Amino acid sequence: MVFAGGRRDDGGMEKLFVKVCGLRLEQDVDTAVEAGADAIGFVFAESPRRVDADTAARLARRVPEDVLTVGVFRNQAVDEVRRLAGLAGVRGIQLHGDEGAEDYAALRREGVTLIRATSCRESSPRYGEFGEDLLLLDAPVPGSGATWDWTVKDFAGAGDRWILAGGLSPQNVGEAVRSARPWGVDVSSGVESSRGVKDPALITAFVEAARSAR
Ligand SMILES: O=C(O)c1ccccc1N[C@@H]1O[C@H](COP(=O)(O)O)[C@@H](O)[C@H]1O
Repeated sequence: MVFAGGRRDDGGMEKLFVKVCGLRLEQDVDTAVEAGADAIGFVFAESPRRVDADTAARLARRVPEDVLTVGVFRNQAVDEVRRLAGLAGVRGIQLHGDEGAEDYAALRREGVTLIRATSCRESSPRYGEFGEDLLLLDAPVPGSGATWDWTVKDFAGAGDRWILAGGLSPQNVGEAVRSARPWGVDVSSGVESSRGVKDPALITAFVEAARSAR
Protein backbone atom coordinates (compact mmCIF):
# COMPACT_ATOMS: atom_id res chain seq x y z
CA MET A 1 0.00 0.00 0.00
CA VAL A 2 1.41 3.39 -0.93
CA PHE A 3 1.22 5.79 1.94
CA ALA A 4 -1.69 8.03 1.14
CA GLY A 5 0.14 11.01 2.71
CA GLY A 6 -0.93 13.36 0.00
CA ARG A 7 -1.53 16.20 2.39
CA ARG A 8 -2.43 19.12 0.18
CA ASP A 9 -1.49 22.71 0.51
CA ASP A 10 -4.06 25.48 0.14
CA GLY A 11 -3.51 25.65 -3.60
CA GLY A 12 -4.45 21.97 -4.03
CA MET A 13 -0.89 20.89 -4.87
CA GLU A 14 0.47 17.78 -3.24
CA LYS A 15 2.93 18.88 -0.58
CA LEU A 16 6.46 17.58 -0.44
CA PHE A 17 6.58 14.44 1.71
CA VAL A 18 9.02 15.00 4.58
CA LYS A 19 10.43 12.19 6.72
CA VAL A 20 12.57 12.78 9.80
CA CYS A 21 14.54 9.70 10.77
CA GLY A 22 16.50 8.30 13.68
CA LEU A 23 14.36 9.69 16.50
CA ARG A 24 14.91 8.35 19.99
CA LEU A 25 13.35 10.90 22.31
CA GLU A 26 9.76 11.95 22.95
CA GLN A 27 10.53 15.66 22.61
CA ASP A 28 12.08 15.09 19.16
CA VAL A 29 9.08 13.09 17.99
CA ASP A 30 6.75 15.84 19.21
CA THR A 31 8.87 18.51 17.52
CA ALA A 32 8.83 16.67 14.19
CA VAL A 33 5.06 16.16 14.34
CA GLU A 34 4.43 19.77 15.31
CA ALA A 35 6.74 20.97 12.53
CA GLY A 36 4.56 19.06 10.05
CA ALA A 37 6.62 15.99 9.18
CA ASP A 38 4.73 13.31 7.20
CA ALA A 39 6.79 10.43 8.49
CA ILE A 40 8.91 9.60 11.51
CA GLY A 41 11.62 6.95 11.31
CA PHE A 42 12.92 4.62 14.02
CA VAL A 43 16.20 2.86 13.27
CA PHE A 44 16.44 -0.85 14.09
CA ALA A 45 19.60 -1.31 12.02
CA GLU A 46 23.10 -1.14 13.47
CA SER A 47 23.49 2.56 14.22
CA PRO A 48 24.10 5.09 17.00
CA ARG A 49 20.40 5.90 16.47
CA ARG A 50 19.23 2.37 17.05
CA VAL A 51 16.22 1.93 19.32
CA ASP A 52 14.70 -1.21 20.80
CA ALA A 53 11.14 -2.26 20.03
CA ASP A 54 9.74 -1.02 23.35
CA THR A 55 11.20 2.45 22.86
CA ALA A 56 9.93 2.63 19.28
CA ALA A 57 6.47 1.47 20.37
CA ARG A 58 6.32 4.11 23.10
CA LEU A 59 7.41 6.82 20.66
CA ALA A 60 5.13 5.60 17.87
CA ARG A 61 2.11 5.86 20.16
CA ARG A 62 2.68 9.64 20.30
CA VAL A 63 2.41 9.97 16.52
CA PRO A 64 -0.97 10.88 15.03
CA GLU A 65 -2.63 8.53 12.50
CA ASP A 66 -1.92 10.75 9.51
CA VAL A 67 1.83 10.68 10.13
CA LEU A 68 3.54 7.50 8.94
CA THR A 69 5.76 5.66 11.43
CA VAL A 70 8.62 3.78 9.74
CA GLY A 71 11.00 1.10 10.98
CA VAL A 72 14.42 1.26 9.30
CA PHE A 73 16.35 -1.99 8.73
CA ARG A 74 19.51 -3.12 6.96
CA ASN A 75 20.36 -6.72 6.11
CA GLN A 76 18.24 -8.19 8.89
CA ALA A 77 16.32 -11.43 8.57
CA VAL A 78 12.75 -11.04 7.36
CA ASP A 79 11.40 -12.71 10.50
CA GLU A 80 13.31 -10.24 12.65
CA VAL A 81 12.07 -7.28 10.59
CA ARG A 82 8.49 -8.54 10.88
CA ARG A 83 8.86 -9.15 14.61
CA LEU A 84 10.37 -5.73 15.43
CA ALA A 85 7.97 -3.83 13.16
CA GLY A 86 5.04 -5.68 14.75
CA LEU A 87 6.21 -5.03 18.32
CA ALA A 88 6.84 -1.36 17.58
CA GLY A 89 3.56 -1.00 15.72
CA VAL A 90 5.13 0.93 12.84
CA ARG A 91 3.15 1.19 9.61
CA GLY A 92 6.12 1.52 7.29
CA ILE A 93 9.20 -0.64 6.71
CA GLN A 94 12.32 0.83 5.09
CA LEU A 95 14.97 -1.62 3.88
CA HIS A 96 18.50 -0.32 3.28
CA GLY A 97 20.50 -3.43 2.57
CA ASP A 98 20.75 -6.24 0.03
CA GLU A 99 17.17 -7.37 0.51
CA GLY A 100 15.62 -8.81 -2.64
CA ALA A 101 12.18 -8.96 -4.17
CA GLU A 102 11.39 -12.11 -2.19
CA ASP A 103 11.95 -10.19 1.06
CA TYR A 104 9.56 -7.44 0.00
CA ALA A 105 7.00 -10.08 -0.96
CA ALA A 106 7.38 -11.73 2.44
CA LEU A 107 6.87 -8.44 4.25
CA ARG A 108 3.96 -7.31 2.15
CA ARG A 109 0.78 -7.06 4.15
CA GLU A 110 -2.27 -4.87 4.19
CA GLY A 111 -1.64 -1.44 5.63
CA VAL A 112 2.17 -1.54 5.52
CA THR A 113 4.13 0.84 3.31
CA LEU A 114 7.34 -0.71 1.98
CA ILE A 115 10.21 1.67 1.23
CA ARG A 116 13.18 0.43 -0.78
CA ALA A 117 16.29 2.47 -0.03
CA THR A 118 19.00 2.17 -2.62
CA SER A 119 22.36 3.81 -3.09
CA CYS A 120 22.91 6.50 -5.68
CA ARG A 121 25.64 4.23 -7.06
CA GLU A 122 22.94 2.18 -8.74
CA SER A 123 23.01 3.53 -12.30
CA SER A 124 19.29 3.89 -13.01
CA PRO A 125 17.11 2.73 -10.14
CA ARG A 126 13.67 1.70 -11.30
CA TYR A 127 10.60 2.08 -9.17
CA GLY A 128 8.68 -1.10 -8.44
CA GLU A 129 11.34 -3.68 -9.32
CA PHE A 130 11.20 -5.14 -5.83
CA GLY A 131 7.50 -4.63 -5.24
CA GLU A 132 8.15 -1.58 -3.08
CA ASP A 133 5.64 1.23 -2.55
CA LEU A 134 8.21 4.00 -2.40
CA LEU A 135 11.77 4.22 -3.67
CA LEU A 136 14.36 6.12 -1.63
CA LEU A 137 17.62 7.23 -3.24
CA ASP A 138 20.42 7.63 -0.73
CA ALA A 139 24.16 8.10 -0.39
CA PRO A 140 26.32 4.92 -0.39
CA VAL A 141 26.53 4.77 3.43
CA PRO A 142 23.07 5.26 4.95
CA GLY A 143 22.84 7.58 7.91
CA SER A 144 26.36 8.92 7.35
CA GLY A 145 25.31 12.47 6.53
CA ALA A 146 27.30 12.30 3.30
CA THR A 147 25.79 14.04 0.31
CA TRP A 148 25.90 12.80 -3.26
CA ASP A 149 25.61 14.56 -6.57
CA TRP A 150 21.90 14.39 -7.29
CA THR A 151 22.32 16.89 -10.13
CA VAL A 152 23.92 14.28 -12.40
CA LYS A 153 21.32 11.58 -11.87
CA ASP A 154 18.60 10.59 -14.29
CA PHE A 155 15.48 10.05 -12.18
CA ALA A 156 13.23 9.03 -15.06
CA GLY A 157 12.93 5.44 -13.83
CA ALA A 158 12.29 6.39 -10.23
CA GLY A 159 8.61 7.03 -10.84
CA ASP A 160 6.39 9.77 -9.48
CA ARG A 161 6.94 9.07 -5.82
CA TRP A 162 10.59 8.82 -4.92
CA ILE A 163 12.35 10.15 -1.86
CA LEU A 164 15.70 11.94 -1.82
CA ALA A 165 18.05 11.27 1.12
CA GLY A 166 21.72 11.51 1.97
CA GLY A 167 23.31 14.47 3.67
CA LEU A 168 20.28 16.73 3.51
CA SER A 169 20.10 19.62 5.97
CA PRO A 170 18.12 22.83 6.50
CA GLN A 171 20.82 24.57 4.44
CA ASN A 172 20.77 22.41 1.32
CA VAL A 173 17.30 20.84 1.18
CA GLY A 174 15.73 23.74 -0.75
CA GLU A 175 18.31 23.62 -3.50
CA ALA A 176 18.17 19.81 -3.57
CA VAL A 177 14.39 19.79 -4.02
CA ARG A 178 14.49 22.39 -6.77
CA SER A 179 17.28 20.53 -8.57
CA ALA A 180 16.25 16.86 -8.27
CA ARG A 181 12.48 17.42 -7.96
CA PRO A 182 11.77 14.44 -5.68
CA TRP A 183 8.31 13.58 -4.30
CA GLY A 184 9.77 13.54 -0.80
CA VAL A 185 12.88 14.02 1.33
CA ASP A 186 14.35 12.15 4.30
CA VAL A 187 16.85 13.44 6.85
CA SER A 188 18.76 12.19 9.84
CA SER A 189 22.30 13.57 10.35
CA GLY A 190 21.40 17.04 9.10
CA VAL A 191 19.09 17.67 12.06
CA GLU A 192 21.59 16.57 14.72
CA SER A 193 23.90 18.58 16.98
CA SER A 194 26.19 15.55 17.29
CA ARG A 195 25.98 12.02 15.91
CA GLY A 196 22.72 10.44 17.04
CA VAL A 197 21.58 13.49 19.02
CA LYS A 198 18.72 15.40 17.41
CA ASP A 199 18.41 19.18 17.66
CA PRO A 200 14.74 20.25 17.82
CA ALA A 201 15.50 23.65 16.25
CA LEU A 202 17.15 21.93 13.27
CA ILE A 203 14.19 19.56 12.88
CA THR A 204 11.82 22.51 12.65
CA ALA A 205 14.14 24.41 10.33
CA PHE A 206 14.46 21.39 8.05
CA VAL A 207 10.73 20.85 7.66
CA GLU A 208 10.18 24.55 7.01
CA ALA A 209 13.01 24.76 4.46
CA ALA A 210 11.81 21.64 2.65
CA ARG A 211 8.22 22.85 2.50
CA SER A 212 9.08 26.29 1.22
CA ALA A 213 11.21 24.83 -1.56
CA ARG A 214 8.22 24.43 -3.86
O1 LIG B 1 20.34 6.64 10.36
C1 LIG B 1 21.01 5.60 10.40
O2 LIG B 1 21.90 5.46 11.23
C2 LIG B 1 20.73 4.51 9.42
C3 LIG B 1 21.32 3.29 9.63
C4 LIG B 1 21.08 2.24 8.75
C5 LIG B 1 20.25 2.42 7.66
C6 LIG B 1 19.67 3.66 7.43
C7 LIG B 1 19.89 4.71 8.29
N1 LIG B 1 19.29 5.96 8.09
C8 LIG B 1 18.81 6.41 6.84
O3 LIG B 1 19.84 7.04 6.12
C9 LIG B 1 19.30 8.02 5.25
C10 LIG B 1 20.06 9.33 5.23
O4 LIG B 1 20.63 9.68 6.39
P1 LIG B 1 21.46 11.04 6.55
O5 LIG B 1 20.46 12.17 6.51
O6 LIG B 1 22.44 11.15 5.45
O7 LIG B 1 22.09 10.90 7.88
C11 LIG B 1 17.85 8.19 5.66
O8 LIG B 1 17.06 7.53 4.67
C12 LIG B 1 17.73 7.47 6.96
O9 LIG B 1 16.46 6.87 7.06
